[in-house]
Amino acid sequence: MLFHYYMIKHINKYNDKNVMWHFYRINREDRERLHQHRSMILWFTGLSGSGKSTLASILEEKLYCRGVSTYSLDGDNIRHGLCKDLSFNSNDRSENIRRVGEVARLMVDAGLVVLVALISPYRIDRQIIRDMCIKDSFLEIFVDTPMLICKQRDPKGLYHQVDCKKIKNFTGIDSIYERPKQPDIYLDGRKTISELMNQLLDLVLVKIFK
Ligand SMILES: Nc1ncnc2c1ncn2[C@@H]1O[C@H](COP(=O)(O)OS(=O)(=O)O)[C@@H](OP(=O)(O)O)[C@H]1O
Ligand SMILES: Nc1ncnc2c1ncn2[C@@H]1O[C@H](COP(=O)(O)OP(=O)(O)O)[C@@H](O)[C@H]1O
Repeated sequence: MLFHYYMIKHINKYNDKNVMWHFYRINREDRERLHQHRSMILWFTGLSGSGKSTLASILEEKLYCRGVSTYSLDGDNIRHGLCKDLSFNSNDRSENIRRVGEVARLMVDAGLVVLVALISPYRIDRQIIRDMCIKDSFLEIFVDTPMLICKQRDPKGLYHQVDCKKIKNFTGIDSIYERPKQPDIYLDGRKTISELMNQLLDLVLVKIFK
């Protein structure tokens, strides 16, 4: 009860609209018990073409087959709806990450393992999401693929368009990508997909079923 009162005071201190937080009877821990695994964000970051979506999608399938309740939030897809008003300038990229981070946090509260695949180029934006999550419920997964390889893959022809000067502000070319200094999981994007999956799956399963 005291904790409840403290939380209301604490939250209201930061609320400028006189809106009070309402605590519900069922919380994240209850939902985690129901799902029989921990809920968390698996945040894939890396250049365009580094392999974020591919790895997130295969990982999600493997988790699903093991009975894990998942959802994926992919930059390309989210920019068709929730973030379709946003461009690729730095403010809009930060807003994109903020929105996706908030949605992912709600999904974690709902008891899910949320796979996020966003370039998320700025360290500060990724740190803000980490800070708003409870301990151990945010894993930053850095897909470190050299630009040259990303350019060779170029599955959507975007790097080609950059070369033709048809796209500006492209990450890693004329828009900055800040490499994670201490990612929770480091993936060397030069390895094969199956090598990376072997590395990734074991690490993630340990966290989810801890
Ligand atoms: N200028 C520019 N820079 C980078 N990427 C671009 C750009 N324009 C379009 N695209 C396509 O948008 C996808 C990246 O969207 P994100 O929401 O992940 O970007 S960000 O996190 O807001 O930086 C990215 O998807 P991925 O290739 O899957 O990373 C591209 O397909
Ligand atoms: N480790 C890898 N080795 C070889 N090809 C890969 C690897 N990871 C991804 N790819 C391929 O590279 C391309 C870009 O991958 P994608 O997952 O779309 O990257 P991102 O989501 O980071 O833009 C796809 O055609 C995918 O099949």
